Amino acid sequence: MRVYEYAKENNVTSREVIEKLKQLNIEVSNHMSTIDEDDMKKLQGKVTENQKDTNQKKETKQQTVEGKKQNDNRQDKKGNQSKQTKQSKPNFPQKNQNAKHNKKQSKGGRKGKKENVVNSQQQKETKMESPTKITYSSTLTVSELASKLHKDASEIIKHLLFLGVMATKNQDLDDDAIELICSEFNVEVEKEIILEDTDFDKYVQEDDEKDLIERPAIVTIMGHVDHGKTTLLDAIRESKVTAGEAGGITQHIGAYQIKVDNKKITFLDTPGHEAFTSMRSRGAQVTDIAILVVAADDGVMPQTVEALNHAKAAEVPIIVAVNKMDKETANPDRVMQELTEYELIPEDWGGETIFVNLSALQHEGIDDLLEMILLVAEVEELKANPKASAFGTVIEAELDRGKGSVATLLVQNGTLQVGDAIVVGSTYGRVRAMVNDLGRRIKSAGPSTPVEITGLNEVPQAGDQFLVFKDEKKARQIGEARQQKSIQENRSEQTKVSLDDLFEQIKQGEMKEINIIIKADVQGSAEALSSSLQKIDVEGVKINIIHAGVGAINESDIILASASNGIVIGFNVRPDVNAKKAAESENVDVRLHRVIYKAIEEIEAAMKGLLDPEFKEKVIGQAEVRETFKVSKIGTIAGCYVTDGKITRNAGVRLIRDGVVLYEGEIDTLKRFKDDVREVAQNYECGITIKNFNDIKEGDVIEAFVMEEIKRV
Ligand SMILES: Nc1nc2c(ncn2[C@@H]2O[C@H](COP(=O)(O)OP(=O)(O)OP(=O)(O)O)[C@@H](O)[C@H]2O)c(=O)[nH]1
Repeated sequence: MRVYEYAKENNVTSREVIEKLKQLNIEVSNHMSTIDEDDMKKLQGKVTENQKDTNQKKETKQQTVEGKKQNDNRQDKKGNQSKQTKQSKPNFPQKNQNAKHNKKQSKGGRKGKKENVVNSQQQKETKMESPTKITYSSTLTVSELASKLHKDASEIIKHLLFLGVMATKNQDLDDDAIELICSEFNVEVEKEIILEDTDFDKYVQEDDEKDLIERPAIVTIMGHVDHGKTTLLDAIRESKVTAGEAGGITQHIGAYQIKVDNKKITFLDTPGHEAFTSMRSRGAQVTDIAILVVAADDGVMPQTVEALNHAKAAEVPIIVAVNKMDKETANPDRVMQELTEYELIPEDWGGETIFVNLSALQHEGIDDLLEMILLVAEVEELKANPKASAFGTVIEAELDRGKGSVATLLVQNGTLQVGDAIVVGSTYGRVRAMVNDLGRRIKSAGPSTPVEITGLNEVPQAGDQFLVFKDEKKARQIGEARQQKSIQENRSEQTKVSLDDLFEQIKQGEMKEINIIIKADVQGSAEALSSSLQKIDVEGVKINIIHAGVGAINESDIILASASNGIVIGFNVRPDVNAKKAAESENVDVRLHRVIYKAIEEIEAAMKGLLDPEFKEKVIGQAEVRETFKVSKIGTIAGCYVTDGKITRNAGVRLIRDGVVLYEGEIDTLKRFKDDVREVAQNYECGITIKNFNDIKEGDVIEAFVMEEIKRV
C-alpha cells in the first residue's frame, strides 16, 4: 500500500504517516513509497487517531472501486448510456487514459477515483470548510482546484511541492495530482466526463458568401489497369513542375499541385490496383473532376466501367482521356462508341462529355487535357473560404519510424496552420510540422492544397475527415469521443474465436463469417493483405475484414476483436503494452507476421482444419532502450531496462521502433554491469548487443521470444 493511501484510510495526513514511519526506523522517501503489511502493523500502534472512521472509509473505497467496475461493464453493453444522456459519458477505459494510467502505475501511482455522473445534490459547499466532495471535467488549474476546495492557491502549491511537483497558479493539474491533493484534504473527487458531439457538421460554420474565393480543382485519374494512369500522372507532373522547383526530387505525398496559366490544379495519386478499390471510391468524394483514362487500343474494360460508376455516384464531372494515341492500333472512335453505352457522349456527337486524345508516353495532348480541366473547373465554380477553420480529408497515413504518425491531408476548406489543434478521424493532435508536395516546409496551407503533417497521436485512415479546433482541449475531447464512438460502433456480442479452434467451429456450423482485424506498417500492406484474405475460398465460410489500419496493434483493436469475435493479424507491427494485456485478458488471438503469404497460408490452413503448428512463438519479455553506446569493435550496446518479463541470453529478439519491427535476430551479448549473464529479470538494467545489427536508438524496444513446442493433436 502507498503511504498516501494508508494515510487516507486512517484519516491522517501522509506527512504524519511518514513521520511515524521514521520514528519506527522504516525508510520511506515520500507519500508514493510503499509500505508492507509488517510496516502497517507497526504503524497501527502509532496511528490511533480517527480509528472510528477507518471502516467506514474502507467501505467508501470499496464502493468507489465497485462503481468503477460497474461503469466499465455498463460500457460493455454497447454504450447505451451514451446514447441516452448527452450530459455525461460513462467511464469507459479509454486507451489514452489507460496508457497514462499504466505508466503511472509502474511509477507507483494508482487511481481510486470515481469518474462518474455527477450528483449535484451531494455537493455541499460551505464558505470556510472544504466541501466533502468536488467534481470536475477535463482538467483543473491550481487556482481552480483551490477555489473548489475553498483553499488558498498557495496552500495547494505547498502540498504539490511536498508531493514533489512544482506548479504555478495557472498550471493544469492531471487527474492523479487532483486526486492526491483532494485526498490530502479528505475530499472525495469525481471526474465528470462530458459527452462531446462527435459530428464535425456540428462544428463547421457556414461560410459567408463574401469570404468565398476560387479554389483549385481537385482531380483524380481513374481507369482500367495498364491504360496509363501512372504514366499520365507523371507526364502532367513532369510537364509543369520544373526541375528547379522540385529541387530535382519530387516528394511523393499522394497528391501534387501544378500551375497552368496561373491557375493551380491538384492531382490525387489514386492507386490503380484492385486492393485499393475502397480507397478509390473514397477518393472520388474529395474529387471535383475525374479523368477517365481509356487506352485507345484496348477500349472500355471492366475497371473503366467501375471507375466511371464511382465518379457518377459521386456526381463528379468526367473528362475522358483517350490514351495511347501513338499506337498503331489506336481506335478512339471505338472508345467513344463504347462509352455512349454509359451515357458519356462526346460533344461532337451531341453530348456533353469532353474527350481528349493524348499520348501520356509521348507527352502529347497533355496541355489540351489541362486546358479542359480548367474549363470544367470554371463551369463548376469551385470555391472555398480561406478564413474558415481548416477542414478536409486524409489521403494517406502511415507510421514513420522517426516522425511517428505522418498523414497526407487535403485541405478542402479553410487554411491549415502549423500549431493548429486538429481532430482527424478518431485521433487528434497538433500540427507539428507541415510539408508540401515538393517536400518543402510550409507554415500554412489554403483550400485544395495537399500537405503532409506530423503531430497526430495516432495514425488515421485514408478517407478520414479532419477539422481544426481553436481550443486544444476541445480537440482532445472530441477526438477521444470520436474514438469511443468508433469503438462502440464496431462492437457486437459473440463468443471468442481462436485460429486453433476455427475449424471445429466451422464444422459445427457455428462459424460462417470470420472477422479479421488487420494492422500493418503501411497502408499498402494493409490493403493488400485485406484483399488477399478476402479471396481465400473455403466453402461456406466468408472472411470479413472489419478493420484494416496502419500502426501498432493497440487496445482498441483488441477491444474491437473481442467484441466482434475476431482475430487480429499484425503485419510488421506489434501490439503495444496495453494491447498485449488486453489480448491476454480478453482472450483475443493475435497473429503476427512479416510475410503476407504466410499470414494468408495460416488463415487458410486454419479454415481447412490443417493448422497444426509444431512450434509456437512465445514472447518472454521486453526491454526498453534507455541509452546507447557505440564501441568501435563491438558495435552499438543498448543500455536497457527490462520493463516486462525477462530477457534471456539465448532468446530471439526483435527491435521495435514506434511499434514497427525493424529487425529480427539474435542476442549477441547480454550483460549486467561487466558480467555476462544468462537472463535479466523485470525491473533490472542490462546491456544488450544484437548480432549483426547496430541501428539501435534510445526509446527502441527490444522484445525477446522463444519458440515453444506445441504438442500435435
Ligand atoms: N504506347 C503507349 N504506351 C503507354 C502510354 N501510356 C502508358 N503506356 C504504357 O502502358 C503501360 C501501363 O501504364 P501505366 O501508366 O503503368 O498504367 P496504369 O493505368 O497506371 O496501370 P496500373 O497502375 O497497373 O493500374 C506502361 O507500359 C506504359 O509505358 C501511351 O500513351 N502510349
